[in-house]
Amino acid sequence: MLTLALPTGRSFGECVKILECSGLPVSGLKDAGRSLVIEEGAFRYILSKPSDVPAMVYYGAADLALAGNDVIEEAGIALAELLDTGLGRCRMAVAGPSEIAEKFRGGAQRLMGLKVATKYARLAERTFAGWGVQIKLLKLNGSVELAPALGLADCIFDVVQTGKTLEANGLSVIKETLPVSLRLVAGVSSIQLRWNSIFGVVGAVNSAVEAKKWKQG
Ligand SMILES: Nc1ncnc2c1ncn2[C@@H]1O[C@H](COP(=O)(O)OP(=O)(O)OP(=O)(O)O)[C@@H](O)[C@H]1O
Ligand SMILES: O=P(O)(O)OC[C@H]1O[C@H](OP(=O)(O)OP(=O)(O)O)[C@H](O)[C@@H]1O
Repeated sequence: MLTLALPTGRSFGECVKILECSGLPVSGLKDAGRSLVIEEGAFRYILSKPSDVPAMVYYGAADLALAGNDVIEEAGIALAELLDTGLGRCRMAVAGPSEIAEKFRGGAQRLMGLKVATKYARLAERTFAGWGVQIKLLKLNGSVELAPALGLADCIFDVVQTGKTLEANGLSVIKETLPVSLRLVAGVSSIQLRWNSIFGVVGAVNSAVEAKKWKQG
């Protein structure tokens, strides 16, 4: 039996779509209720909080997972990325009010000590450090768009898809930093122990990705 970790929340529906289009059994997933472990045919699915999915694979609780590369990078965990599904597309970006956007145009010197609110502490520090900017980090667990309006931060570092949340909160994208999509990943030991089964899943998902099957349904 192969164990796949899947993120709950807004990515879950996309994951079910990917698996269904790849020919994996998903009826139990569609009817999961409050269950967090679902067994169907040759598969066991673990439904995990998105930010915990990389750890499920790294520590061997799951052989494979679907996860956004944002949470994978934030986890700072080495996993084998087998496939980019291209679904769940969004991007990481710095966003803020117009006066902060203006500061960014002035170069790194003017950004020293910038207060940045984010759920992605590791990625934010790494991104700003790459620009030569040391930041003051405010780690939040959601609704980060609140922070500039409340005077808690100068800007945010977060996921943007349609941009509607930013717009509704008087913020706009200042700099896009990382394209994000759902990736199929595996743990190194699972690859060694269960390569044949994993290879079958990768092939099935790859065929679905190439045929863009979810666009037909
Ligand atoms: N607006 C969005 N559009 C597409 N994908 C998104 C969007 N926001 C978040 N995601 C993706 O969803 C995944 C998890 O996001 P997030 O941490 O916000 O969890 P969630 O879906 O809100 O679930 P939970 O409430 O359990 O934390 C990430 O991989 C992220 O890329
Ligand atoms: O560009 P948009 O299409 O508006 O999407 C972006 C929003 O989606 C995510 O939040 P989510 O809904 O996961 O809630 P959260 O703020 O509690 O994480 C993200 O953190 C943004 O707030």
